[in-house]
Amino acid sequence: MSGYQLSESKSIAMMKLLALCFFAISLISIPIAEARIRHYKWELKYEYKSPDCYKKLVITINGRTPGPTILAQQNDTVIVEVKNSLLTENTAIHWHGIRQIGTPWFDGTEGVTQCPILPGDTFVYKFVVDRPGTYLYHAHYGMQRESGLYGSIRVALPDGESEPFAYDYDRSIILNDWFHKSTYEQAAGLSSIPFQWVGEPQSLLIQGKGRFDCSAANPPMKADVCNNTNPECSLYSTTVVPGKTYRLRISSLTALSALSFQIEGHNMTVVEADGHYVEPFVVKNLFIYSGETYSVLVKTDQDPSRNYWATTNVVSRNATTPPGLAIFNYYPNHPRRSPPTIPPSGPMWNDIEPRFNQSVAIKARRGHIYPPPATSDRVIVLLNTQNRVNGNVRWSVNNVSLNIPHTPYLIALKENLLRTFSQTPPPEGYDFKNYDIFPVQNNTNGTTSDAIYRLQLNSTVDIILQNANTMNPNNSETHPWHLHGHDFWILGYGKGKFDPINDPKKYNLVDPIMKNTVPVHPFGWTALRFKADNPGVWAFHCHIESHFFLGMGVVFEEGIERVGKLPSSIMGCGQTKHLLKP
Ligand SMILES: O=C1O[C@H]([C@@H](O)CO)C(O)=C1O
Repeated sequence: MSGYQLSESKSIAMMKLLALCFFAISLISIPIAEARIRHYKWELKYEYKSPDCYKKLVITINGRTPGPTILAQQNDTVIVEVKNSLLTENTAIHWHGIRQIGTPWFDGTEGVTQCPILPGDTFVYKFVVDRPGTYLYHAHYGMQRESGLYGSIRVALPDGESEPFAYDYDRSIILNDWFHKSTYEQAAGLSSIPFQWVGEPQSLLIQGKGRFDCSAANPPMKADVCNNTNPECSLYSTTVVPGKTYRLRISSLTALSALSFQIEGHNMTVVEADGHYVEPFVVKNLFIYSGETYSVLVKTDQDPSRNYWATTNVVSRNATTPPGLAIFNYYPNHPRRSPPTIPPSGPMWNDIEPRFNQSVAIKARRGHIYPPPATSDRVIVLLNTQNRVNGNVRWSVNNVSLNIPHTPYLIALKENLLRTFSQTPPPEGYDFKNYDIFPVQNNTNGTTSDAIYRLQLNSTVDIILQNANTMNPNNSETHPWHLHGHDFWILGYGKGKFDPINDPKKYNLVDPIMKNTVPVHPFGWTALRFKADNPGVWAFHCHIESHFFLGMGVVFEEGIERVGKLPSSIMGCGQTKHLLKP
């Protein structure tokens, strides 16, 4: 008998011991963290739908917009097979808030991390959801998101772990604005001379439902185009049981609008922002910007004999858009029964103060604080402006408007196709001494570039977003900036021009919240810090569809040499064609 073989009696004894161990473990029922695979098969199509009673072509996922909610647990692997059946349009899907650690090629950002998915093709995304929280997915190809290609991702804690707050029920609600013109018509207008602005949205949607008043349309619309009795556009209604606590995961994927959300007669306690626990605070109106997600706790403690309005209102722009309406339905009232009141009006659109105050109020929750590094290795100041470039209206940072090249950066950098984009680094700041952020500039002209910022792997980077006047007098807009591949600490917000000597002294280094999307308020600044610790190439851009389309973004590269072998599925466009072996 060799020394490696066990005698029969010994092996039986071992088996008995093993069985006993398993039995003991099952008795004490320690949860064994088991990461699962969540497999989704999606087909994207253009279909006629009437989300706000007006019939138009929208992009559906398996027949629906918003698409299905991805439900997963921390550390699960999500696999989404996307079949592009859009007939004549490319696509790509971004997993908003998922950092794609180790899989930068599945970030879904066309032109940055992948080639577009061609009509008729199926693309398989595969990534790990490594943190619990509320996230989103949406198209990241041109301005396609606003055609309706979006949905929620909800990542639960592993079995046996619990949140630092209690609730009875959990709901996801996506807020949106809605335009009747097609995405394509809008994009063509924005690229035209003279400039054709998209204007204000025709309606606001709550979980994919809204209400455009067909009778007010001028010229009048026929009933097969716009019909307010169409059941497809009956308002979203969410049924609640009196005396309970609801966790509402409120997120915004508006194309343009900043929103205020409220539930008539109910306070909301903010407990999560972009997947991070917030030191709880109470609001009546929740201000929310495109790309942000929040969890709020709502107690159903009001008169249970009636329903209540849930409303959204546009803030920060002087919009003509009517409020978004939904019904907060107290069981057992009928879910479609209109509340007996007129919907509450929203805050003043141009009152920056409460919005600024909410931003400042969001801090990391005690016991869940990840303090930032005390200092940074590099400070990049990004001046946000509207410019004219060769007769086109564009948005720029430091007077440079981003043009995304046809060869995605990730592939170009990894495969040494460096001639596909400019190697002249973009500016680290703007003419601080001479640039006045308050008036319209005498010379608003800017330039375009496809250059990117290359960051030292594992370095700490500060970003100062500096807002300014647009090309219209006395006008500065709110821009929600979204960073791919990372979360950042929000070190501070300020009014006016950022002072590089004194303002950093006021940074919150104690309990800053981490987020992936943050507003820069009109004529203000926002200071962020992040660690460039995720090898890949990552977009950082204004989440307003038309602004990013018009160049309002930058791209960061870090640790490209640490990126693993790229899957060939992301290739096939621009100079990557020759990389595909027959
Ligand atoms: O990019 C934009 O253009 C318009 C306006 O500035 C020009 O009509 C607007 O409100 C934007 O946000």
